[in-house]
Amino acid sequence: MRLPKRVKMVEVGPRDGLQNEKTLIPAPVKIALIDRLAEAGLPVIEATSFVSPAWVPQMADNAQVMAGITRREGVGYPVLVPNLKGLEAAIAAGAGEVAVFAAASETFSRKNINCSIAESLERFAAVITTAGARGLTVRGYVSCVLGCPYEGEVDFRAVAGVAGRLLELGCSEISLGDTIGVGTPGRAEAMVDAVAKQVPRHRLAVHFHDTYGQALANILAVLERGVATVDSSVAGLGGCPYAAGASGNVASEDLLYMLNGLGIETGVDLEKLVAAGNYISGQLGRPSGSRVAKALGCREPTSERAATVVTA
Ligand SMILES: CC(C)(COP(=O)([O-])OP(=O)([O-])OC[C@H]1O[C@@H](n2cnc3c(N)ncnc32)[C@H](O)[C@@H]1OP(=O)([O-])[O-])[C@@H](O)C(=O)NCCC(=O)NCCSC(=O)C[C@@](C)(O)CC(=O)[O-]
Repeated sequence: MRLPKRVKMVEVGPRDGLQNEKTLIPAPVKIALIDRLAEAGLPVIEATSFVSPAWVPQMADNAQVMAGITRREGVGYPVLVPNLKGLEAAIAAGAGEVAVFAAASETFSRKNINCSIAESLERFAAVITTAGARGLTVRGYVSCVLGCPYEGEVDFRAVAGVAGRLLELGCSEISLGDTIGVGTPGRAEAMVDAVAKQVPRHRLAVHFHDTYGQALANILAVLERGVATVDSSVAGLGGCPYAAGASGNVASEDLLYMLNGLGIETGVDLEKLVAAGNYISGQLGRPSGSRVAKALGCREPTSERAATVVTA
């Protein structure tokens, strides 16, 4: 098994995780979450999105969130932008990195950003050029890489085509999204191999939702295929407002536990990450979606166990 020595964990909980919450979460809670995630050692935290507030009301406090976070040296705080209007607002709010988001499925593209794939790529060309001229780096997402909620199976050639075009336009990294979490390891490997014909593997990231419980298996499969950047969401938060029934991304705590077990470096502290996940789960009034957080929560601290043994 050939695995990378180090994996870059990209935390998407504050954006991808929270965007789907029906009740508006106060900006100070979002800010406290982001600061805790940075404290845990995550190198990249997708902080918010500058999209239309009519489409995603939960992200309407984007500028307030960007103004409130304590920026740590060495941590990136990218934000999602769908067009030039979003880019200008993101720059005004002090963003240094942005992400554009395309899809490999026509129907999903229309439902999510109200335009065809070709139109979206034209829009993104302008965003990427302007962002580059202003010194920002741009990540490119491709959604529905292993299936679409509206069209079902997606042709990997379509995924590779959109990914290749985003790279050509100037994206520094391409994140491949299994938006509805339907993938299985063999298909995830085949998809990465197809995309790798257009985009070098070291420029690829994966973004796997865990709807069918396959995300960790899929991640392990693609780590063996040369991918070393993985998106995840603390406490398994999330879903997509335009993909009904899709659950959150793989939980960051579960991903980190697996990477630690494989001896792969990340620079992230599991205890602090679990605490960040428990913080936001408490704020949302429900248990963490991370299996690791649940397991650790049930375990007695070692010192208490020892005391029990002594007094028994
Ligand atoms: C792209 C649009 C704006 C098109 O939406 P539209 O309605 O076609 O836009 P428009 O250009 O006709 O403008 C309509 C109104 O929106 C305003 N507007 C226009 N742009 C902005 C902006 N940036 N910020 C704030 N306001 C904006 C604009 O000013 C106007 O305001 P009005 O004149 O009516 O008052 C809309 O469809 C949209 O915002 N979509 C975003 C949806 C979204 O955020 N989805 C979730 C993220 S993607 C995802 O989750 C997948 C991913 C990335 O995680 C990977 C994976 O899992 O696969």
